[in-house]
Amino acid sequence: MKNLFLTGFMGSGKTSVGAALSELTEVPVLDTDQMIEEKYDESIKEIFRKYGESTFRKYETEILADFPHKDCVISTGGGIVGKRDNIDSMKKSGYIIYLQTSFEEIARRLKNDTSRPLWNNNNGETKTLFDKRIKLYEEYADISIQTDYKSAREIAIEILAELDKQSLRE
Ligand SMILES: Nc1ncnc2c1ncn2[C@@H]1O[C@H](COP(=O)(O)OP(=O)(O)O)[C@@H](O)[C@H]1O
Ligand SMILES: O=C(O)C1=C[C@@H](OP(=O)(O)O)[C@@H](O)[C@H](O)C1
Ligand SMILES: [Mg+2]
Repeated sequence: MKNLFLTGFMGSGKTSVGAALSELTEVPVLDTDQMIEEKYDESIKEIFRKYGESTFRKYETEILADFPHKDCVISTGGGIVGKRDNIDSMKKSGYIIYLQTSFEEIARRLKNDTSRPLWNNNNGETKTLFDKRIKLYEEYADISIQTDYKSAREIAIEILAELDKQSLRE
């Protein structure tokens, strides 16, 4: 099986669905945010605060470049689609799966979240970022799955069914 890269806005469930997919298939799961935190031994929040977003984006691109892992599910960060190099790296070793989630559902899920520097429930800028990003997720996705009102496990099962339907799980 090729790698499966999960994309979507913050709170669309990439980390949760990655874990559910791994549980169902016994394929290893990686998370680019966790890989960065382990490599630099700092939280995403700290990296943003100390070195700024551009340094974090550099780390993300480095993690994906010449991606050494095969046969994995990879949960990415919501901003991964912002650079063409990241898309090219992902397409080279796998398929891109877009977890489509409404802004209202995301706002419910992240109501009390303080771990995401770019998430702010009461800030119109976050909605503007959402509107800009969804065009990119749609453009680059090999598969899109609607996630509102479904559990992570249900979404994972739907992804596997769609991969089978398109004969992408060889
Ligand atoms: N399908 C879902 N239904 C309800 N809540 C969810 C679902 N998927 C994730 N969540 C919750 O939303 C929050 C963000 O999920 P997470 O998997 O970290 O998303 P992402 O990695 O895309 O930012 C977490 O609190 C998680 O428990
Ligand atoms: O959308 C973004 O720009 C970001 C999303 C986060 O990951 P999740 O999408 O897993 O929340 C994390 O990479 C960082 O806070 C930036
Ligand atoms: Mg995540």
